[in-house]
Amino acid sequence: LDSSPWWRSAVIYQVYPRSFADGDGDGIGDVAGIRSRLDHLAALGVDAIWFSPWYPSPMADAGYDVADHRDIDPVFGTLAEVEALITEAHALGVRTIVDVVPNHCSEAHPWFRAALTGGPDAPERELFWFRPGRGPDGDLPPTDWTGEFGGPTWTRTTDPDGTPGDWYLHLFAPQQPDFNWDHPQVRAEFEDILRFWFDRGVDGIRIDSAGLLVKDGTLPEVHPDRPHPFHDRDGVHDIYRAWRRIADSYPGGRALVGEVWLPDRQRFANYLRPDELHTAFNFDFLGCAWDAAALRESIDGTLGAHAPVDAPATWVLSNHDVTRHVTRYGRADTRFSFAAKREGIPTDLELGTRRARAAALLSLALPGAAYVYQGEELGLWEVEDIPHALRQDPMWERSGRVDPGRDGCRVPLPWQGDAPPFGFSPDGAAAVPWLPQPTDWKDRTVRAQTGDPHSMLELYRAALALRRVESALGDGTLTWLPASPRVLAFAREPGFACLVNLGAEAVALPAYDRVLLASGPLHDDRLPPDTAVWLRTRPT
Ligand SMILES: O=C(CO[C@H]1O[C@H](CO)[C@@H](O)[C@H](O)[C@H]1O)[C@@H](O)[C@H](O)[C@H](O)CO
Repeated sequence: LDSSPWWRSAVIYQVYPRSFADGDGDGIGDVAGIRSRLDHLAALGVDAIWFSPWYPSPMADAGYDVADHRDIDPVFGTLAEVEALITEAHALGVRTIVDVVPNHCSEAHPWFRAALTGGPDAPERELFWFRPGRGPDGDLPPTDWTGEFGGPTWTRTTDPDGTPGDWYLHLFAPQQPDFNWDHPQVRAEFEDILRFWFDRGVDGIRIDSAGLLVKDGTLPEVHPDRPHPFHDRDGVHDIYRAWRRIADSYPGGRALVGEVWLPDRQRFANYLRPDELHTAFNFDFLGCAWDAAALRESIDGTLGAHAPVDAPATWVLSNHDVTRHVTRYGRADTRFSFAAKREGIPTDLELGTRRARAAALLSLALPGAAYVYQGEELGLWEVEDIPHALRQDPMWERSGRVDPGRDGCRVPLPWQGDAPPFGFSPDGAAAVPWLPQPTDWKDRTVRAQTGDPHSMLELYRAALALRRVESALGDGTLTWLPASPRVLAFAREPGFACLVNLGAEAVALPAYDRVLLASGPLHDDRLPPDTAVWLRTRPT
């Protein structure tokens, strides 16, 4: 593998602690569970693990409502356990990335508690966005902004004397008040949080909702012809330049990974300038249809925007916020957007699985780093029949029960056995998994797939093993090869080519030395529909 920094070529596995593995038998995943299953990640061949939040939290948004960034919620374990996990991962040659949530905190955060209980003059209110309402009695919110989960972005408080008070801002749920990033204490606090985790040896920080931190303090309404009052404001870049200096002050180069939902590729690339973030999730590719022309445009657009800032692209197919791609790719409309999420959209899981296998080889052959969301390596599909009573994601209620929420991609993993809890919890554990696992996941368990040459798991293992020895893979450039319009064909030097047939007819393979890996059976040197292949094009 080339000598460039790890984060330019890494395959990063996302662990969603609540749903990875349950060590203490309470039906909820935890750090002990993760430690007990590190061998799975080492055998898979990942280079790093990103851990979604595990901090003390009332879990109004599954932990993305953080009350304390310097500790671990007891439901997940202890700080000492996390430090041991970091050491154990490093011993396996696997780096670690923790999630930091700077845009907002939990309503249980001590600063916010003080701001609420301290009344209108509480100094802590400067650390948030408290504002009087509009209208004669102030009973209209300060703005008519719509939140990221839908719904209004302001909630009115009640003053200690019981009278209606000011409103506070929350771009997500009311339990997630937004910090005021114009305040130096907020900036100092998060710079110290970065040092807290870098001092404990983590190799990277994933930055939640990275484009939302800075607001237009004049609180204008959203207007198409004016800069957005809280999306992608220029002021965020000062913050990330300061964070980059901190990251670069640590030996071995620690990486900053941005979660930036921003369709404008040029403005997206601003976050990746050499003195800012190292990488950012490529949601352009994630949301793209399973269509050769659309994917080609997305890939070219992404690489084109990243080159001027010399940042590696990242390739993401799924995460804990989006419908699993096995399900998306089996639908008539294979694109992903939050706005289009609905209950009961039909999907062909066999087709979705075949395409997901091909997408795995595509994303792992493209130049840059790649992400694997837990369960993706098992070919898990979205669980779309979770009983309403069990749903926990705030997006379900805040969307007026239109958006089914994100619980469906967060169902606890199936490790072994023929029935739930499929080894997610220790044998004999009293509690059931916090979300119901489909019984027909019995063929998708880690154990059922291990050693099966046709399984998704063995496909990922083979692809990641090849990626480790193939100098052509990882960071670098690609060259498109001539191919029919519904085929993606590109070369990565030296002597490597990847072809993906997104058409309905089998296509002939170009001249090649040998097949390195294919996502499905090849017929007489023809690549069937929805199948990908990695070729050695000339002897090395
Ligand atoms: O940008 C985020 C933030 O997601 C992050 O932030 C959210 C709040 O912390 C949290 O719920 C998510 O799990 C975390 O990944 C999307 O969920 C966004 O709201 C969506 O694009 C709707 O437009």
